Amino acid sequence: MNQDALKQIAAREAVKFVKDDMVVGLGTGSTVKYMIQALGKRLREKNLHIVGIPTSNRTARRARRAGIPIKNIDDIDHIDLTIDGADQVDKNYQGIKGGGIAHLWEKIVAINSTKNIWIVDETKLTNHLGSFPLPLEVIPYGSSQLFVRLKKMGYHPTFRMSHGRHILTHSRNYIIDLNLGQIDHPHHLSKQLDEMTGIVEHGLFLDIVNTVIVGHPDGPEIINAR
Ligand SMILES: O=C[C@H](O)[C@H](O)[C@H](O)COP(=O)(O)O
Repeated sequence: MNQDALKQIAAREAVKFVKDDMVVGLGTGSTVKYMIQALGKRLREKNLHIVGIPTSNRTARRARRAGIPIKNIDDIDHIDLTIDGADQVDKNYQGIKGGGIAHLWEKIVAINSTKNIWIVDETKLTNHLGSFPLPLEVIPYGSSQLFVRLKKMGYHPTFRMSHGRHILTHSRNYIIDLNLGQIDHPHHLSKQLDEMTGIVEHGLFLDIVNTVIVGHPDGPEIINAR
């Protein structure tokens, strides 16, 4: 079974957690794309009324197309549940996100949500984080100096580029990916990156997810992480 089919298995299971009147954070990415389609269908079939809080312009467009009413995060007073994808999830249910450059908005929505669900295909599960590059959203001003510092620290940084130009995030910042191989101490690294001037947000999502839904060929697995 291909990865897309596994993503759909996880995505379809996740929307069952959405109930009437909820405010629902909508993550970003290819797995979330399937979730949004399934959620639109569920709202129509069950006549549910919810409000979606998108974590990217891409997601906002997809939600509108699927018939999901959306609001801006600053126009609501709480988020009941957020459903998002992840790039890697380790055995302690810590994750890397931001492969699709959305991790800043995603983290803002996640930390303001009562409950967070991640939907992943089984290939995203790993013993240790780090084989997937860790994205940093950085302020353009001084980013080359920051890059040199990260290089000296042995973090093997690369700017995320497209056609010779910096990729810009929703907040018009740059992305630096750290090619770390294996992250032995995610909390230590998270704290270190939090303290570095010029880094707006990194893609380590620690102690955030409550439920991980994994797409396997024989069906979804629901894991209570915390
Ligand atoms: O920036 C993107 C997000 O963090 C995504 O949730 C993550 O990259 C997973 O995306 P996908 O479902 O496309 O693998």
